[in-house]
Amino acid sequence: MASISVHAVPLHRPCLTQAHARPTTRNLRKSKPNEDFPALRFGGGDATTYTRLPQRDGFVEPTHHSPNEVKLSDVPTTPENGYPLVDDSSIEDEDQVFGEMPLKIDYGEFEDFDEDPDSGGVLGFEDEEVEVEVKEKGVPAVMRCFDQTKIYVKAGDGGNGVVAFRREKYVPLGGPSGGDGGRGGVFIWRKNIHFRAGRGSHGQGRNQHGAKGEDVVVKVAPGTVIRESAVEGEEGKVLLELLHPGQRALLLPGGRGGRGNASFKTGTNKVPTIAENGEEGAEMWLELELKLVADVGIVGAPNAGKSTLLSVISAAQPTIANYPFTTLLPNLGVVSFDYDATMVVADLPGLLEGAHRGFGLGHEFLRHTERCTVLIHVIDGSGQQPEYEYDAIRLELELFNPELSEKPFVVAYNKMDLPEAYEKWSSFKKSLLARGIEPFCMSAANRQGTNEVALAAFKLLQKTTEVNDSAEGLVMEPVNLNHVADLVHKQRNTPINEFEISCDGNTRTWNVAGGGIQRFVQMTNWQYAESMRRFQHVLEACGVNKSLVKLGVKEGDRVVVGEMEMVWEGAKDKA
Ligand SMILES: Nc1nc2c(ncn2[C@@H]2O[C@H](COP(=O)(O)OP(=O)(O)OP(=O)(O)O)[C@@H](O)[C@H]2O)c(=O)[nH]1
Ligand SMILES: [Mg+2]
Repeated sequence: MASISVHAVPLHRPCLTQAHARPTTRNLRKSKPNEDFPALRFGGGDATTYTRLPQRDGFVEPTHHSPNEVKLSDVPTTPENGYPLVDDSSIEDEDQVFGEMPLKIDYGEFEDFDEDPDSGGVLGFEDEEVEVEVKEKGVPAVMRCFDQTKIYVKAGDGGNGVVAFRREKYVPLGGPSGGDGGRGGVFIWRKNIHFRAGRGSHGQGRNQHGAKGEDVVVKVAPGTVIRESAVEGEEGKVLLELLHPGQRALLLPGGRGGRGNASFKTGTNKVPTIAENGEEGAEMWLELELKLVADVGIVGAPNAGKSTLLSVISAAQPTIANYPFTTLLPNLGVVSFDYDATMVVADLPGLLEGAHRGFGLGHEFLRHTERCTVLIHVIDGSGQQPEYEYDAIRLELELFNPELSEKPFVVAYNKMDLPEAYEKWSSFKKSLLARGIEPFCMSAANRQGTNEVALAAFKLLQKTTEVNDSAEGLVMEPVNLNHVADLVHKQRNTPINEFEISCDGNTRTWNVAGGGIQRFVQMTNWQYAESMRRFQHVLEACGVNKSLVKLGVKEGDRVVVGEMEMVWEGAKDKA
């Protein structure tokens, strides 16, 4: 028998698009060293960048050094605004200093798959044909990756047992020697979305058991959620979540090999002419969804400066532009602090009111925030009503999933370099302090105040992780990742005398349903005369006949057990 299992493999980055790794060693805090605020390092950062919509007419890219701008360095530190002064003038142009590193894209264990029109995409990369097709639909090239897919998995069928007898020169009446079926070779449809474990080989004479099949392992990225396929628009039940690299779960156990006639030898039947079919492997459609596994998620209204913040605190280079929904898919960046401390930060697309109902990019990215441990709320201080913007975002998160609003968060009031933002800062701060939240202010574009925001998020992350770790330590319960296989196994091993009978009065058809009895029918090899006798005996012994009689079966009625259809005979009726 061959089984299907899923295995989370470490990936370069969790989403399947280009990865930028651009190690630099800028120090953003040259002008104000502080023991409590270790400088950010930009080492070994992984980042994904996606695409941008075409620039809309009427939008003008602002220059950050217009005469109206107030530089943070011009703003005195007052007890009221509490804003730390950072002179950024000494920051060197990173491109000048470090130049471009060649792109190193590590696609890990992923293989090429075709897209299935019904599947909504597959986890992997498309081939040429699909690429052309999607381009025609006007989807930007960089969006052609999937983080949701539907796959079909089937465990291998067991091999059939055989009927054979020992015939050797000096052993004229040798006993039965039919071997049991076993597991067979692997077969994976690489260019498709079907994963099938190979069937076991059939048994052979001389008590040779069939070869067992190799297991099929479907490799997925950490952060993959595996669901039963949706039925009638309803989201399927979550079966598994593979969060950590190296986790492995057995999904579908392979079918048992059928027994050969040597296994049927008894004291009263020394020459059995019966053997079983191999058990069919279980099969199902699954939906895989890759959720981000970022430590920190940057959320906020469109155009608030989320991507700008990520580009400043990490080596990621997301597209930044002065129009809403520049970011369509999450960007990832690694923020490295001294003392070997790093965190993965995700810049998420802008949230709009109604996002929880799917408005804007809605569900598409709200689900990504579910995995982040800490959130950074970026507020556009130059907006009309920053407080309202803050409340609206919090409400959206809560409406989508109350757990999101319970995550620890940092509020970062952005665009302090603009007078309209600077003017509203103190009232914003006051209002949040009144609710017990201490907001930060920053000018992401000028790289001022961003270190403090990143560090606050990091400290919250550390605190939360410690609490979670100690809570997990108390429970100490190992997670059983094989529960799907266990369930399949349990269903298949239902006792043979546990069944349900239903009757279709119009066609006079009786259906006998039960895991054990159906499995028995499937494994019965009807080419042997003894099989029918054995089956009749089982129907009698496990109470099917008795129950049918009790329920009023009549001569000529049809009785269906699995794939076996029989006609009830009068003689049995009287019995
Ligand atoms: N003046 C000023 N402009 C900023 C600041 N931060 C970001 N911006 C500008 O605001 C605009 C939007 O910035 P993004 O970083 O793309 O904003 P976003 O939140 O990622 O936007 P979406 O991806 O569309 O949700 C860009 O033109 C940035 O240059 C800031 O601190 N000061
Ligand atoms: Mg953005």
